[in-house]
Amino acid sequence: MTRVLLAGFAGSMGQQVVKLVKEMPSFEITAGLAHHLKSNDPAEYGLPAEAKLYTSLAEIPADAADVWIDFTVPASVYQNVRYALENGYRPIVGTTGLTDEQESELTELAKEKGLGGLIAPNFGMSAVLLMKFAQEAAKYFPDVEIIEMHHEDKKDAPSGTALATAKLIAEVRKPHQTAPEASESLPGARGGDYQGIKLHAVRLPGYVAHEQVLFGGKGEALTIRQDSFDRSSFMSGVKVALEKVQELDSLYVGLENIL
Ligand SMILES: NC(=O)C1=CN([C@@H]2O[C@H](COP(=O)(O)OP(=O)(O)OC[C@H]3O[C@@H](n4cnc5c(N)ncnc54)[C@H](O)[C@@H]3O)[C@@H](O)[C@H]2O)C=CC1
Ligand SMILES: O=C(O)C1=N[C@H](C(=O)O)C[C@H](O)C1
Repeated sequence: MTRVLLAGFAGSMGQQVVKLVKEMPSFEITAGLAHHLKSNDPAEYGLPAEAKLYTSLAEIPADAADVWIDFTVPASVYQNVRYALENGYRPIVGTTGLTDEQESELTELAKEKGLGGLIAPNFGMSAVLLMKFAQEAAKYFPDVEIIEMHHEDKKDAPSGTALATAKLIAEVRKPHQTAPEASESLPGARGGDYQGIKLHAVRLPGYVAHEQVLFGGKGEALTIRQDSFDRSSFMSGVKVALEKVQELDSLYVGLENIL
């Protein structure tokens, strides 16, 4: 039996993970970490009655679980994953907001501790494929902008997926600026900028998680779009990560690298 500690168990993604793990006979949630608790009864959150609930890292005893799943908030993810690795947990991280430097530090720490794990900006197959196709297209269409659309409760912008898409595109593109002369009469109108790639973040009720990558060429355009209409779309990726995490030899970044 693989024991799972779920950080962020009461959140939208945490609750999806609770349902997923219940359907996986070789896995059990033995511990949960939350910012604060509305109830001390694990059953209120769909967790097994024996699961232990914690509200701070300092309360968690050694060996509370084997795997640490994190769907919390950008402000806490680095500290959480550092703690997980220092205490022997294999991390599966969906929380966005880790900087490149933080990811490198965590990768180094995982190496030191001999632990494998995964950090994935998006566990959905449509997003993984969108990123792959966008990287391929960017070899032929250097002019590209990204529009991501999310629910109104999303805390960070741009989304982790949009930033990961921009990084993948930047890897294959020569340094390039689209419309460098364009000025803004309203600051921010052209969006954020990652190495010359403009990123636009839409936040609206009714949306879940969506991304469009727009490529423009002479007299033509290519648009690649993915939609997560429901958060269950992320669970196929979390399931693969759970099934593979014990055999991973290092901390991988990107679901595509363990498929
Ligand atoms: N990688 C992926 O495929 C996906 C990633 N995400 C990311 O996952 C994160 C969580 O998303 P949601 O579940 O929608 O957010 P949410 O706001 O519904 O849930 C976050 C939960 O974390 C808890 N929390 C806050 N600080 C905490 C701390 N220090 N320790 C433990 N728990 C803490 C909150 O109380 C809340 O229950 C976000 O960063 C989001 O961008 C979301 C969807 C898919
Ligand atoms: O906050 C969300 O909802 C999502 N966050 C991730 C991101 O920032 O890319 C993944 C997905 O877009 C949903």
